Amino acid sequence: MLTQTELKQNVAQAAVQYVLPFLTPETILGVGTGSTVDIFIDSLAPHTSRFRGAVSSSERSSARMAALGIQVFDLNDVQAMPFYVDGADEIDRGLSMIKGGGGALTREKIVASVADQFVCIVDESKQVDHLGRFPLPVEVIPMARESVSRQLAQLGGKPSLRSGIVTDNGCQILDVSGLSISQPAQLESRINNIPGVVSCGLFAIAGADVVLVSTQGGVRQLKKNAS
Ligand SMILES: O=C[C@H](O)[C@H](O)[C@H](O)COP(=O)(O)O
Repeated sequence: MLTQTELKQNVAQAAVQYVLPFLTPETILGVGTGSTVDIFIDSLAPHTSRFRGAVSSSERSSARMAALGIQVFDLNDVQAMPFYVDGADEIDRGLSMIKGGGGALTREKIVASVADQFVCIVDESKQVDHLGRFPLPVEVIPMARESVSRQLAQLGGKPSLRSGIVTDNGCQILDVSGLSISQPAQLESRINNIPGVVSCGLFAIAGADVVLVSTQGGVRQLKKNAS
């Protein structure tokens, strides 16, 4: 029986093998945030001669990449990326995700929007039939914390301030439990439109293009619209 760490190691290595054939000395990769991505960064580091560098979705990943010799670029200096590789807290069959357990959701959504392909790397515990058991992270401008909370409550959610956390953008996170997420893209749009919301952790309007799922039987690859 593989442990969750071993499952993460397997999917991180599979992601490296997935991107490796496409890398050129000019390639810049998009790199996400989290414990699975940490292992992906470690697995990517021996291949630094095969690509130019990466754009990161967090100070945490930037520091890890810099320490391992991966050149980190500012997104403003990059026009295209073939891949954005990141984990997820939940992913459904339509490849919509909940992200932001590590608080990096806004930068993740920004960097992912520039990449051609979102490659989601998860272990099988993250696969769900319906999103929403994992509380939905919503990044908010601090002065709007209470007004946004009231509007989220009107949507049926129970917002809870993530204590002791200031995001890389100087904002706060509300973790919203109890939401019924039957239409993820519509809910994403609705929450994004609440004044004071920086972004919400639903990645459904633009979900993953490919998901690599680490299981006890190996790493499986699922593609958007493949079934
Ligand atoms: O903000 C964090 C990200 O959305 C992560 O991708 C997500 O929380 C999954 O992280 P982990 O790989 O540690 O489960």
